[in-house]
Amino acid sequence: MEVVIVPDAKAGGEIIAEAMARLLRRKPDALLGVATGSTPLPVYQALAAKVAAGAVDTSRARVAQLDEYVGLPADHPESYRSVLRREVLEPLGIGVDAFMGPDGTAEDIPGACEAYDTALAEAGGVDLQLLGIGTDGHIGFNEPCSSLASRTRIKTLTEQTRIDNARFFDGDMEQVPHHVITQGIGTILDARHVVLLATGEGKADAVAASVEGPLASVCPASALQLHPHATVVVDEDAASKLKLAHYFRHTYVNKPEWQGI
Ligand SMILES: N[C@@H]1[C@@H](O)[C@H](O)[C@@H](COP(=O)(O)O)O[C@@H]1O
Repeated sequence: MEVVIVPDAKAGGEIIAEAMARLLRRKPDALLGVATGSTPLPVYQALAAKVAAGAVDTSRARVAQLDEYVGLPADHPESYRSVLRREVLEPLGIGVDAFMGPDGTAEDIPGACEAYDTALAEAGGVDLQLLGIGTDGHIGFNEPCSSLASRTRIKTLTEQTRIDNARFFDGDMEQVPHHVITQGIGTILDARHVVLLATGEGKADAVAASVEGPLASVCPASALQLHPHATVVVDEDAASKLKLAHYFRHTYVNKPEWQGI
């Protein structure tokens, strides 16, 4: 696992957007796995700026959704499908036909979950999966004690996650659905490159547990320790509880530029 400590969220966004741009130059129809939440926004902004500047072409890029609320109509402004259209597809000029995600409105939720895993595999798998992290260490919506081998499935949110996400629902946690569909941890680990971005002091404990703690389902993001190409990009605040911060800085500063992340 590589840990990159950056001064702020904007710098983190730039490094990850550059990794996506490099991938798209090498593989124009790459499948980008994208996450919702506030944290990844600087990545999408930096990538959109590269597209606008003609530094990368997204005309053949494909986008895959990480998770979704169950029961919100697809056109609800806070369904993750709507959020990703707004924050990723439109700014990057990617059409909805190049976008795939689980159907949170399906009557047969287990069937929709299985269908999504199949669709991801048939699409050739995710090339780069961007992740944020919950304050409890969740990735996607894999809450603590999710199976490290899990596939896409329905999960019940913890009260803390519903409180954290209430800000997108007029501050009213009662409006936050209890159930979600999320790519499983096993599904996420199938991606060829997994990149987790964490910013702010509120993520420092979760980052330290994920990177330096034991591999344990109680901290779902620790599963990244199993991945052969996992990159954790953190700002100074989110890195503040890492014991090996000095080593991580030293490694990154001395890395050849051509290698990227
Ligand atoms: N399902 C999403 C996660 O994918 C995201 O990582 C998390 C953190 O969001 P934020 O980046 O806003 O802190 O929120 C939600 O739970």
